[in-house]
Amino acid sequence: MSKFTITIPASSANIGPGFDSFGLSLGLYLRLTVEEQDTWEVKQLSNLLPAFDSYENHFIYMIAEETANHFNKQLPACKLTIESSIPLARGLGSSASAVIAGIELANQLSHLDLSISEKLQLATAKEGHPDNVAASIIGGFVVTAYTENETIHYCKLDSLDMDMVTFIPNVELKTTASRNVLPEQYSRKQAAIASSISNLFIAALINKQYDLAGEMMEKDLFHEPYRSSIIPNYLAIKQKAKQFGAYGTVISGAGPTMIAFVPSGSGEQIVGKMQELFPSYLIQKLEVDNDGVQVSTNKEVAE
Ligand SMILES: Nc1ncnc2c1ncn2[C@@H]1O[C@H](COP(=O)(O)OP(=O)(O)O)[C@@H](O)[C@H]1O
Ligand SMILES: N[C@@H](CCOP(=O)(O)O)C(=O)O
Repeated sequence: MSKFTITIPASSANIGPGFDSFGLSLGLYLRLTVEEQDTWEVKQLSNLLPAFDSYENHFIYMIAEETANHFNKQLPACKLTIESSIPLARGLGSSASAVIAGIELANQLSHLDLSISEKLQLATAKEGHPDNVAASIIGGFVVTAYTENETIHYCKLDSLDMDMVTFIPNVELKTTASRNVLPEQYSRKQAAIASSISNLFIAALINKQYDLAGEMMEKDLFHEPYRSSIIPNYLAIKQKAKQFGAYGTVISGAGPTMIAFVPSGSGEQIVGKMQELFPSYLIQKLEVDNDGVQVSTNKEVAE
């Protein structure tokens, strides 16, 4: 009977103008230790994980079972020990990480031999948008293009020479609720302007013109204008972070967390100053995870 570990990073989606398209993988992790045995058993070691009554109703088990069935395979029983440092419903991709956990669990236990593209396709179908799942599967900053019923195209950017600071409030905001405030349609003029902002943001990032990237990051027209009123301290966090040197600060995913891109080496200092102003927040400099989902049979896994 084998024993292995699946580690999935958190993610921050949208990054301003890349609604449902940009994702950044961050160094908070959901980790499953899997031991094959004759019966199912699920043990959760972290208080950040949602309660469950039986293994059959556990979200990760359900995704794994569904994935194995999709390929007409049985899912062998195992003991799952689950730990997580990803807060729930904060805009850091906890649901995407759980979806990937289920898919990777089926991939390993039922020997599905899934490619990155297949995992991305399956995970997007579950999550409804590819941005978080792409970042958590692939790692780094990932740009996706998704047209329903078509293959998802993606591109991973080279490493960003910046620090990332997250501002996590002590309140939840479900992604579905935060998507409900968005308009169904945009005019051609709105779409053209919003796309041009997004295009220039990516071009500036690739050119390492981080001041320009920060400016464009904060000019999103696809989702931030509609969500700003449901995100606590939206303007205050943006303004203060800018004052302390951030390139740009945006809503992380659907919120309520916000994320700032700041000059390399200044992350800790900005955390200190912002924490004084927003004492109820968990403010952290987070590493970018460049590896995405990892399966390991030894003890060398990310902290
Ligand atoms: N590790 C997990 N195990 C089971 N369910 C999870 C896990 N992580 C997230 N979820 C489910 O996803 C929900 C949060 O998803 P969502 O509202 O999309 O927020 P986000 O993905 O931004 O954290 C949780 O309330 C829970 O139902
Ligand atoms: N593009 C999605 C991203 C949701 O991310 P999450 O981390 O809040 O689940 C959106 O903006 O709704």
